[in-house]
Amino acid sequence: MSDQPAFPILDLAAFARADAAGRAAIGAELDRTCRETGFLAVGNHGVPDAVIEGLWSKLTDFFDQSPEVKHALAPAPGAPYGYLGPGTEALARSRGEETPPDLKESFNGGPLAVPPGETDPDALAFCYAPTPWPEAPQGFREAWEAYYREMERLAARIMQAFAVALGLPEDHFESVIDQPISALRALNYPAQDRPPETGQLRAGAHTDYGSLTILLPEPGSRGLEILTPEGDWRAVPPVPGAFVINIGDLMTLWTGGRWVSTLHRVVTPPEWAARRRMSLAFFHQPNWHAEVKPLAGEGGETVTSGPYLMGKFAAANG
Ligand SMILES: O=C(O)CCC(=O)C(=O)O
Ligand SMILES: [Fe+2]
Repeated sequence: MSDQPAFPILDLAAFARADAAGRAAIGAELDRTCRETGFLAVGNHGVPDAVIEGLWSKLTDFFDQSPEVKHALAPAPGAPYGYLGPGTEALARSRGEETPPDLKESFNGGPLAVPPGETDPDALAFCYAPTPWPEAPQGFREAWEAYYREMERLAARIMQAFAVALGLPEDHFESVIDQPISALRALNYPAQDRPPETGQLRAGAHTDYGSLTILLPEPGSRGLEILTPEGDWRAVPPVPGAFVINIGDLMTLWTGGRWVSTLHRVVTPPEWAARRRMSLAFFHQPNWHAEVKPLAGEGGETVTSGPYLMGKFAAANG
């Protein structure tokens, strides 16, 4: 396990101002990264600092509340949004691995609006279930929604770069990501006051489920690791001013296996055991009804975005 300095960075501003040849060159680089690890940083992303800071400041106050206050925001049965306390989720279980629960708590929220005319009962009960908003801290919902909106915009821009990286027209994915069912998750890994159980991590080894994840680890924090193609766990320290992006399982399916959805986990380096760590993870997911078929010429199964996500969630949280 080593800290590797050369973490690939996608400069979104450079991509936006490049001509066709420049975009193709950036795309080729992106394609290489997505075939190797599917993990990269995105810089010059245009998300205002004030929006990011605005949410961080609310999260500390949110997680500092009493367990009773937070547990009152537990999801309705089968619904994914709200507060999930310590002991509720083991990400490694999504891969059939029996482990103790992850050492974390989270608050989760879904799309900001239900598309007009949506009647699918599973869609309404699962990804369009209402988010139980906390009463405190004041301004939590506004800060959350502002960040969520920025993530939706950023994900759409990254999907354009992904299309170019795959040799497709920039707007290739547009019609299946115009009503995305993405979820935002704020994570708090509390300070650990006793040794973990055998096999218990802050987040067990897992792959993400969707098209792409936009992760923002708390600045300066440590613990995220990815499994390299060589089979070693490699630390991925946050890149100042950038988001960490990774491909999910659905993107692997979509690209017929060309791009990899890499296993990752959150460990507790010794100097972090006494310290909390927070992160923000935005899981981008195509429209509920989107049929995700492997791109032309590639083999593999076809899935429908919403039911696929619901199945993955049930495996980790059941
Ligand atoms: O907290 C982190 O840095 C990563 C969390 C993660 O991988 C996840 O929740 O899917
Ligand atoms: Fe993850």
